[in-house]
Amino acid sequence: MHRSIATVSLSGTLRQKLEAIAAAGFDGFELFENDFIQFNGSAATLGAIARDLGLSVDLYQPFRDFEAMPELQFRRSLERAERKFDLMQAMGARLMLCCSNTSPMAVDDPARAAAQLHALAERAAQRGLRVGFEALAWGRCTSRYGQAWDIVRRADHPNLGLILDSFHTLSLKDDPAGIADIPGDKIFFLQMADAPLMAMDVLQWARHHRSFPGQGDFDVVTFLEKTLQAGYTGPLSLEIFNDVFRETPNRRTAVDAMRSLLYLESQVRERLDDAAPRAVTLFSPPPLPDLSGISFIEFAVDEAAAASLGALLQQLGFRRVGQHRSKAVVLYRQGDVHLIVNAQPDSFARERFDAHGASVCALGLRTDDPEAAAERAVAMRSQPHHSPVGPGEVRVPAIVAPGGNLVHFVASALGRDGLYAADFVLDDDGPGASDAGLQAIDHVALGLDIDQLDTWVLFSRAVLGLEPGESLELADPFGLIRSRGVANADRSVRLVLNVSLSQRTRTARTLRRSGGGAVHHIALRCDDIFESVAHLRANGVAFVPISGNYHDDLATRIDLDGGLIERMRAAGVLFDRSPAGDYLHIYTESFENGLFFEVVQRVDDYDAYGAINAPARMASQAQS
Ligand SMILES: O=C(O)c1ccc(O)c(O)c1
Ligand SMILES: [Mg+2]
Repeated sequence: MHRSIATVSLSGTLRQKLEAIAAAGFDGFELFENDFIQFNGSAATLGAIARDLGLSVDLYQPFRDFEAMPELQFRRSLERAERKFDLMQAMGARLMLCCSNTSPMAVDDPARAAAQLHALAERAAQRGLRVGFEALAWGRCTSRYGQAWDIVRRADHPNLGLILDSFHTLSLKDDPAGIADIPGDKIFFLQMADAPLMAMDVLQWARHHRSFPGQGDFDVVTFLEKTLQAGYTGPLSLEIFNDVFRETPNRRTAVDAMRSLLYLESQVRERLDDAAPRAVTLFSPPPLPDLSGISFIEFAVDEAAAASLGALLQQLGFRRVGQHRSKAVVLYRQGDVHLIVNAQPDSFARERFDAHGASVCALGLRTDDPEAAAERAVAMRSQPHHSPVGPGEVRVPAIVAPGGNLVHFVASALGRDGLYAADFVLDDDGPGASDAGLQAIDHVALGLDIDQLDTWVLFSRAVLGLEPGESLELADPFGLIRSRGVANADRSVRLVLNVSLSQRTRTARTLRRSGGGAVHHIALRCDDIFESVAHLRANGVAFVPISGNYHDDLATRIDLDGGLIERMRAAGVLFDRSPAGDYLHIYTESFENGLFFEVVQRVDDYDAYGAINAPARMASQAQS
């Protein structure tokens, strides 16, 4: 499909926006009028810049408050339109977006609206231009695509068509099914936007909280599917008003934008696969990886941090089971948890250490077909990362995740030792006395900058096949944290994406100190948390203390055995219950750079992360 994006979706000056749009591989753009009004150049200059960048000016927008007006205003607006048509011709734009009238002067008279739009289309036709009519969700008389189509049909002018915008339809919970019955050649343009579900005024929602397809909660896949079923063959465009995108570096936003369109196309393609041949070609990447677990977590350290992290890991019950044959890299193991501590100078890990301090620099994800997983990621606009592979070493395809850490895809067929046997001298004599019964990596929690959350949600879905859960807001004593889990279908890979909305929370301070998005804690799963905690305390692990008031309150909220509450109180364990099951958990004090561990026990099918208890942790950390 011809891929396009509205200039309002990106930060920067108009020229910078267009450069970012071109660099991300778009075919064209929608020119948002304000961007042109503020542009220090003529329409012809803009047209030349677009041509030089290989971009078409697909749409000039918006033209406001036109239809269904009293005669005097209508005549004036026709003159206003002529001036815009002059600009469009000078810059090479062929289509103007006219959005439904929001003026109090508009009259609820579809026949008048149709007649006036007919007149506008006739003026446009004289110059070889076209006009598309879009229903704004807050339009005074026309708010739904069905109403807009009725007016376009009545106007019956070849140069007048309909413009669809998924936001307006889906925000009003209007049914997109009827789109499939509109003649495809009367749909002149398609704007796609997603958004999180929010109970707020629709205009505020539309102007501040739209997001790229795949980042929000709307069924954008069905919307595009219906539009293609109508026979639409025009541009697939993004029109995203978003407060965060206005400040995010535009190159990053443009890559997310392209990824969102590719992902959307691929989802619709999967749905339509058996249907009749289509007039448009939809992007078809390798399939999503079938992930089956987090195979390892790698830390970037220097020699000093390697020693202190190593000591902490041993307290946590890990054994040092491998030394790399040629590098300053050590492997730690407990249960099925593998932690790699990388202190190799002149390595990717050392670059990350130099930039961020002791931190997680890579995740290994287990999958049947690592090459296909990496190809999928690259098709979805992730950067591949090629590490040097020594003789006899296993090649592990890797990609760069948002924020710069690596994701490695590890073949499931390698088994427990296969990956390490080639590179490490292994010396595993089985669980020792310090083993704390930690079995698996339950989840990895990331602390992200505000402008990385949507990026991570889309990356998780489009590249890794992890679907987001509920978005929650957690109270730190110094501000709110927004938290959202993403997980694969069998829950063997879970990440938690945390963003601080305040600059003063511990999460925000840790982020600033470490200079960017990073892993902020690692949750390890056990079968008996009381036994594990007793073991860990005996090993010398320090846990975040939890107020006795917490356990007093717990007894009032949840009908629990008194003995269990006392065990939790004594151990410092937190508790959450959902209809599916229970969650018991505890947090360690932090290591360098704010990084800490969580020990968790899931009972039955509990499917979340104990977010209700995060405020107790954050308050306790603030008091220590
Ligand atoms: O918010 C607006 O005014 C506006 C303008 C043009 C559009 O295409 C749109 O969806 C919204
Ligand atoms: Mg729109």
